[in-house]
Amino acid sequence: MSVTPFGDRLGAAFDRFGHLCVGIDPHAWLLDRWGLEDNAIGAREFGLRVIGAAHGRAGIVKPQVSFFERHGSAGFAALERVLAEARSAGILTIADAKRGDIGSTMEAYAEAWLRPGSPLEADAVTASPYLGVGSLASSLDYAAARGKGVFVLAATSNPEAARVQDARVTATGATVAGDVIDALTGWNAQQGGSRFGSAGVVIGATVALADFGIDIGAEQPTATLPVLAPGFGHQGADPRDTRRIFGNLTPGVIVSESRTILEAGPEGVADAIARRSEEVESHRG
Ligand SMILES: O=C(O)c1cc(=O)[nH]c(=O)n1[C@@H]1O[C@H](COP(=O)(O)O)[C@@H](O)[C@H]1O
Repeated sequence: MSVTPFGDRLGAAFDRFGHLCVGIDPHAWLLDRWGLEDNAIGAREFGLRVIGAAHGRAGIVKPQVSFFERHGSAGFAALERVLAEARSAGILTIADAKRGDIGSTMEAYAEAWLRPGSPLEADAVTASPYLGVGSLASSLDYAAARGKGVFVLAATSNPEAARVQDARVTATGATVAGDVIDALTGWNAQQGGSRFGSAGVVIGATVALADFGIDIGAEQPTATLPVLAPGFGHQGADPRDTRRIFGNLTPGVIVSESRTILEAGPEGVADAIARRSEEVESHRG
């Protein structure tokens, strides 16, 4: 049976709803602000209401797994419900699980998050390359065969990251971040065909890409690299600067925001999503 590549589904979501991704991060203080208990039921209700608000306004959501995991097995059941709700609303889900391990274990993680019919099935998952980008090959292949995506951490938004991510790879002289970007660009090129690749990278919007030796003016390959870009809002970046920050990577950028949208509360969240999406689209250039 042929599957629609994740890159094609991402492109369709961009065309229909724009590039905003709504983070689903049920922090304890946000649950309190939403009048919900800090437990698995609270996290589930929170997630379901965010999906309801995103429906028709945004095409992508990113549940942060940790905020469900902290409630144990009931928290995972809550996340399963939220993922299923997003799927039936036709909203793409990126499970922000940041998994990273040896290849054989990575395949099991891919099965958990990307297997059609898995209780935790999402459309894409975040992965960490610090056991070597090559250790993710099995999950990239697993994802591609099922029309799913993987976003690999390249240059993350947190200030502590640079010490690791701007280090130079002995074999090539590229920075670690640049090496990850090159690896994923190459992997997409090998798959061929689509407007957007099915494998992407995570680049924080707070990052000065030139410091990582990344040329944002470089011509992009045919299959544009999807870039999951957190760091907007609370972490300081402004969606109006997307083109300046990402340059030629901009067509593949997913503008991800959690707290600045979620703090609008249950009554204000739908408007906050609509406003942010409009702002993102009018400034992408
Ligand atoms: O992979 C991520 O989404 C991620 C990568 C990164 O470099 N920085 C980063 O903040 N994130 C996630 O993006 C979200 C940011 O949340 P806000 O700062 O509230 O918008 C959190 O869920 C983080 O775990």
